[in-house]
This record gives sequence, structure tokens and C-alpha cells, in this order.
Amino acid sequence: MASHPPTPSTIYFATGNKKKLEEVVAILAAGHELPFKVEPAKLDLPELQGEPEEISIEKCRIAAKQLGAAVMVEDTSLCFNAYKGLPGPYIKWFLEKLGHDGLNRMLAGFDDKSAYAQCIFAYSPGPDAEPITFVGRTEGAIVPARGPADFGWDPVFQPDGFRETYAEMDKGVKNTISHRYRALDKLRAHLVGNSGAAAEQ
Ligand SMILES: O=P(O)(O)OP(=O)(O)OP(=O)(O)OC[C@H]1O[C@@H](n2cnc3c(O)ncnc32)[C@H](O)[C@@H]1O
Ligand SMILES: [Mg+2]
Repeated sequence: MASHPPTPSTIYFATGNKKKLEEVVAILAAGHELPFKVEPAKLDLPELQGEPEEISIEKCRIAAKQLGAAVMVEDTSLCFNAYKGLPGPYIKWFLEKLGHDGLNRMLAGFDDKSAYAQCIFAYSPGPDAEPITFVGRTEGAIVPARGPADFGWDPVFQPDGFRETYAEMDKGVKNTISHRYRALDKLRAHLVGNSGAAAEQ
């Protein structure tokens, strides 16, 4: 991986999704004091096609060019094992067109209702740098919708080891086990490790 310059004091989180932003802020605030600030940047980034990691990298390149600064983005997939990982990064359109019931109906003919939520953060220190990625995954199952419908497919995803869906569980709990937490925790470790103080050693 090409070495990155020390972590800058401000990094923009480019997203058009306020619920994602809420969770990123909450996850970062729950940890130790950070040697950098994360500022939101509301960009309507394109819905790209391809493998999830490539989508996040390209999304990051676009955001870094638009902002001309250090930027992080993330792309989220919901992957049904019975569909070999689809809808994957296309979940946004499946959710929009089919709704929670339709996502369940996709699996009506399958005994295997297992799925995993995947979040891939991509970070770039600036428009000319190659983004680096951090992947987080949470295994679970697709279930009939339960809980408040204020964030995407949360009501139909029940993480393994829990009786609640993401939507039913306390936000604080979701933010310690979610695909987003797991990916962001890796990015945070990289940025802290690469911050000025650490980089001087
Ligand atoms: O601007 P960006 O960051 O791309 O925001 P987006 O809403 O377009 O998000 P994605 O492209 O990553 O599409 C993922 C879809 O899954 C939804 N989603 C993402 N994270 C979720 C989570 O933790 N729980 C439920 N739904 C989620 C999101 O609302 C989209 O419909
Ligand atoms: Mg998107």
C-alpha cells in the first residue's frame, strides 16, 4: 500500500445519508479523543457499479477531486448468501423498489435466509492520492420487518447472536457490533497511527 502522508487535522466524510453521518459521529465520539476532526460534506455521490471495494475506491476518488481535500466515504452492501452476495452494493435500489416485504419475498423460496451487512470505508488524503479501504462485516439473517423504519433495511436485518433486528436494538449496541463500526474502527486505527505525533516516531 503506497505510504500516506501524516493524517491531516481535518478529514471530510462525504455522504448524502444523514443516518450514516449520525452513526459515524456517534461511533467516533464513543472512542478516545482523536488527533483530527471529521467534518461532514454533503455530496450526492453517484451509485457506481462493480465490486464493492472498487465502488468505494472510485467514490473516494470522486469526492476527493470535488473537495480538493482529505476525504473518507463508505459504501454499504447487504448481501444474501442464497444470492451469492447479491443485492450487495445494489441494495439501495432493491430496497427502494421492493421495500422490506419484497426483500423477504426474494428469499421465500430459500431455506437459507442468512445474509451479511458489509461496509467499506475508503480514505484518501487528497485528490492525487490512491484511496485505501477498510472493510467491516456483520453476519445475520433477513427477517420480516421489526422495529422503527428510520434507517434503510435495519428492520429486516437480525445480526447473529441477537434477538433484535438492527432497528429494534439500542443505537449504542448497533454502533458496537455493526458493519459500519467494524470498518470505521479499522480506519480510525489507521488514521490515529498515521497522525503527526505517531508519524514522527
Ligand atoms: O451518499 P452515500 O454515502 O452513498 O449514501 P447512500 O444512502 O447512497 O448509501 P449507499 O450508497 O451506501 O447505499 C446503501 C443503501 O443501504 C442503506 N443503508 C446503509 N447503511 C445502512 C444501515 O446501517 N442500516 C440500514 N440501511 C443502511 C442506505 O440507506 C442505502 O439505501
Ligand atoms: Mg450511495
